[in-house]
Amino acid sequence: MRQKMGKGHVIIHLPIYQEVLPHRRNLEEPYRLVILTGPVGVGVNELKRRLLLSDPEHFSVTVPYTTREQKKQEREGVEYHFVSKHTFEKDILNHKFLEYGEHKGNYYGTSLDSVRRVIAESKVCLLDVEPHTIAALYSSEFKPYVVFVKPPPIDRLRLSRRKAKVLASQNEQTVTKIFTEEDFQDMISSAQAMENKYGHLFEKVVINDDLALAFTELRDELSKIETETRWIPNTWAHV
Ligand SMILES: Nc1ncnc2c1ncn2[C@@H]1O[C@H](COP(=O)(O)OP(=O)(O)OP(=O)(O)O)[C@@H](O)[C@H]1O
Repeated sequence: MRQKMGKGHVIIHLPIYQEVLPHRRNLEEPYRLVILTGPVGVGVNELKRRLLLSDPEHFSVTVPYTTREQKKQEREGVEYHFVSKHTFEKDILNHKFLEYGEHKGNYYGTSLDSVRRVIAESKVCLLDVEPHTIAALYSSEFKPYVVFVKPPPIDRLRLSRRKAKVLASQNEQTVTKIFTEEDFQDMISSAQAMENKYGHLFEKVVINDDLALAFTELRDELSKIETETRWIPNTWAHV
């Protein structure tokens, strides 16, 4: 599950109306950054995990930084970059993090550089951030393609998540979240608030009702944006 993160960047306000230009990616151009966002528990991680599994050579994710102790089986730069508290706090002050947070006395954070590293490997970087972080990435360097993962209406939400719980209980290895009625209501009201405030930045809305269908829709759309002409803000045309 995602944890609540602090904000690593200064506040940038984006205009609601912008002039746009058609854009098609040249073969030598880096892939657009794919931002996945949505209310807590809607399924952002699940969709990201499925995309990664579907084509690990093509999709990748950033390696987070942490101050927690490295476990025996973990390798530096694979699961995490392990840094001291002093270094982490210095990096916060230097605005190195897009998002950071504290969990059980340790810091965790995603740096802007780690996004750049994935893109430099000629892979599609899948980044899961809160909507207020989009502004820090809204530039010609990243040309973010922002996907909002939205919950379906509450009756469908109850049904789809209940079905997942039953399926998971037949497979001991799957860890499935047990949602309460309050979780569903929070998810829907939070999605509404996000759409009201940031809807103008969402280029694609995927309703996560049936997981397999939501995944296929997202995968097909991500494949299309690599070759098709899309509208981008005209400010992104100039580097
Ligand atoms: N369409 C769906 N149908 C049934 N279960 C789903 C669906 N989408 C996600 N889930 C399940 O819901 C739970 C929460 O999903 P996930 O962890 O991906 O959410 P998230 O948006 O990343 O939330 P968090 O921010 O809390 O991590 C998981 O157990 C996942 O398998």
